Amino acid sequence: MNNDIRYLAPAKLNLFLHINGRRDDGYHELQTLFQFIDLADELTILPTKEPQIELRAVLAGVNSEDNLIVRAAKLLQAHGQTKQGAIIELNKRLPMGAGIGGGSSDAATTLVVLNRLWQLHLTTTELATLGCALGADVPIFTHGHAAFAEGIGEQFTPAEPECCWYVLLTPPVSVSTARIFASPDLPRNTPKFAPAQYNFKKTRNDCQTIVTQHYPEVAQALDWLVEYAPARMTGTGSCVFAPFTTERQARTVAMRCPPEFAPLVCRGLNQSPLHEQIARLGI
Ligand SMILES: C[C@@](CO)(OP(=O)(O)O)[C@H](O)COP(=O)(O)OP(=O)(O)OC[C@H]1O[C@@H](n2ccc(N)nc2=O)[C@H](O)[C@@H]1O
Ligand SMILES: Nc1ncnc2c1ncn2[C@@H]1O[C@H](COP(=O)(O)OP(=O)(O)O)[C@@H](O)[C@H]1O
Repeated sequence: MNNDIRYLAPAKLNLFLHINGRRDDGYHELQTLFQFIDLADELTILPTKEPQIELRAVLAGVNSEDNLIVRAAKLLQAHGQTKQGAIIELNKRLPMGAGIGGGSSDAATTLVVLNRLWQLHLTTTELATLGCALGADVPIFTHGHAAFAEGIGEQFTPAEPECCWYVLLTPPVSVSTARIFASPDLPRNTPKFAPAQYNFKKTRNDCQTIVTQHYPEVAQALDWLVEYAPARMTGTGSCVFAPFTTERQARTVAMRCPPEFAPLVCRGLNQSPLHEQIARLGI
């Protein structure tokens, strides 16, 4: 499959994350601002006439059947009532359990691309509904535009946050989203505000205190980065980020960073590179 198209599965940042309450099913009501960044996994997807879904990738601790790519493909296959299958190769570049949504984005790319290659003609809304059954983070990636999100993260208001440069630190720990949301000490009553009143400095990440208590590596990364710019965690961690106006400023800070925080420099994107790629390819 060497010459085939490499479909992008971009990462996201939660520019802030407030928890407003808890639903009866245990899921949390939240407000967040999603922006994509120019770091991505790559998927090669070959449609087949046979119904098997074959994933060529080995992820530590994840069985093929549990991989969100396979789960997404099978869900779409059932929903679209197709007997077509696929051979999918994954080039995993995004750290896992890092709060940048790599697994969710892999699932969304699978849904968006196979919907086209299998010619199922599901709408974006239908894809988002299927995606939400796989994970609360999947709909933003099928949606494809930066957005202010509410509900469990699937109700969107369009947003155009500044496309800053970011220094992203990737501490060597994987954080379980379920574990953080299960914590009795998680703040769950932040008042809601209107999207138009968003201001980075007046918001925060409500998961940050709990995560830094359990994962000293995340606390250390934040302590280092906050000396240079307002820094915070994305999602339930482990990654932390800080915005900069220019690439040069971001690279200067990243160059000073201790290697254990594995710094990356990336750009905020308000349009998903997957959706740009699909428009360019005309598939
Ligand atoms: C926190 C966020 C913010 O963008 O991102 P990550 O840090 O995971 O990237 C997301 O809401 C995560 O989305 P995702 O990673 O898809 O989570 P899911 O698989 O749906 O849920 C994992 C577990 O987290 C809890 N959960 C998740 C979302 C939510 N709004 N309330 C919850 O209580 C539930 O216990 C659920 O079983
Ligand atoms: N394709 C995939 N890529 C990454 N993780 C996956 C994938 N499929 C299933 N998972 C599981 O989902 C978990 C969360 O993955 P990920 O999306 O990378 O983190 P986060 O939710 O913190 O952004 C992983 O630890 C792994 O167990």
